[in-house]
Amino acid sequence: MEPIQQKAILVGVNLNNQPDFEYSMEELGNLAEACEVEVVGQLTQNMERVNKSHYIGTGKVEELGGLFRGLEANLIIFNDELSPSQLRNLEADLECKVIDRTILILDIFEKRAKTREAQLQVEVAQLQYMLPRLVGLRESLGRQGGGVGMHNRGSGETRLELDRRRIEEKISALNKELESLVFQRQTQRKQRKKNELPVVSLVGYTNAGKSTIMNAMLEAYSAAGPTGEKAVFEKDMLFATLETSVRSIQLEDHKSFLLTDTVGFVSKLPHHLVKAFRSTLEEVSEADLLIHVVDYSNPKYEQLIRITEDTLKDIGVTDIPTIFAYNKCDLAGVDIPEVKEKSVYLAAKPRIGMTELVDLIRSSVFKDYVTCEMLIPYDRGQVVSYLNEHASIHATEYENEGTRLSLECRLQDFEKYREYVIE
Ligand SMILES: Nc1nc2c(ncn2[C@@H]2O[C@H](COP(=O)(O)OP(=O)(O)OP(=O)(O)O)[C@@H](O)[C@H]2O)c(=O)[nH]1
Repeated sequence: MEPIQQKAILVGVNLNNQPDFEYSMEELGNLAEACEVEVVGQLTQNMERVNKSHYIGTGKVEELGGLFRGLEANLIIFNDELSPSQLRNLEADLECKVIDRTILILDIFEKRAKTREAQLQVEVAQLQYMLPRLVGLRESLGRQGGGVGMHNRGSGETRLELDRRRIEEKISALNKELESLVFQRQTQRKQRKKNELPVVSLVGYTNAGKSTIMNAMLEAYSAAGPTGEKAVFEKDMLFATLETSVRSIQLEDHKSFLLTDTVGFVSKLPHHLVKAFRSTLEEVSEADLLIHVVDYSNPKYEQLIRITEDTLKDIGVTDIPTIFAYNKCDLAGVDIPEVKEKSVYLAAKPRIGMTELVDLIRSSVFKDYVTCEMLIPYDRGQVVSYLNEHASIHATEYENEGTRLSLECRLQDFEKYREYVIE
């Protein structure tokens, strides 16, 4: 049987004239599209306070009903998370299926989750969202069939049969499994910290081009050679990346850093989801430098920057030095590459401006490098090999007492081999 095409009306409340309201409605449309829902209409209301029972005013509920019937829609999507009773009241009065922004995002995340950790994180967030809404969901399912939302899938339906206690037990079991995966990742992270390589994290609004920048860097500077490290997934869709990938980058002069790519942001990222993804997002909070990737071809790019900055604040990431990478400039009609203080204008897909980006990273994360000369006795050949691998060697001479290196190295290597330094 052909699946029923979902036709939705978007509903938004602009509370106290929010500057980003219009964009958040546009974004809701994109989220709906990502769930293969066709948007057929939109209704908005300016309010100072939301209506407790129906979220929108009673007159607007009537207007919405008229619009819904007139446009032959079969779904209503609210731009904010609704309370369980608001969902119930709206569905009862409008006699149709009502969902909110949260469930839409959870649905996309469910589709995109590839690793076990991401799948568990999404499932925990879904169950936590579902818990207080069990009664409403059951009623709504009794009335409607098919459509968007986890609770309409096969596995979702069986989940609905579980009572509150069993759901709670399930959440705690999933959290336990998650904890052990998180523990493994934290151990890996500690191990990486021991190597003391600086960590550079790509952050930004979903679809800005973070994965493309990572792949461009890997191509040019992968520590394992041009094809050594696995490319990350890049695609023109919202939330293509839900997991954190870490790759090591080694520049020509042997300076190395770790580059991480993580989940993209969107406005009003559901609270349960942020909580569930906290461990993934932790990677960002421990970075030495952030590269905030911006889709410069989007006319609303300033709003997207604000959304990303707000989300970073929400997850407790403040005070990390940041470089702005204004990406997709090939579509924006500006001259590239161009560098302005802590920003670079580039196009990662056609690989324009990558060197300029790397130079900015270099000047930010490799501040504690020391230029010096060392004289290393011939019986300490392993020190020479180590420095050849980890430092930038400017000149090598073989003298009677040993190998004389003129080099630039990390401060800790300078301290470690201080006895060989020629003042
Ligand atoms: N024209 C153009 N397209 C680009 C550029 N950089 C990235 N893209 C395209 O933009 C889309 C999204 O790129 P990704 O690298 O997957 O974006 P992302 O920020 O990792 O996305 P999420 O995983 O959703 O957070 C892909 O189709 C890329 O090919 C660019 O410089 N120019």
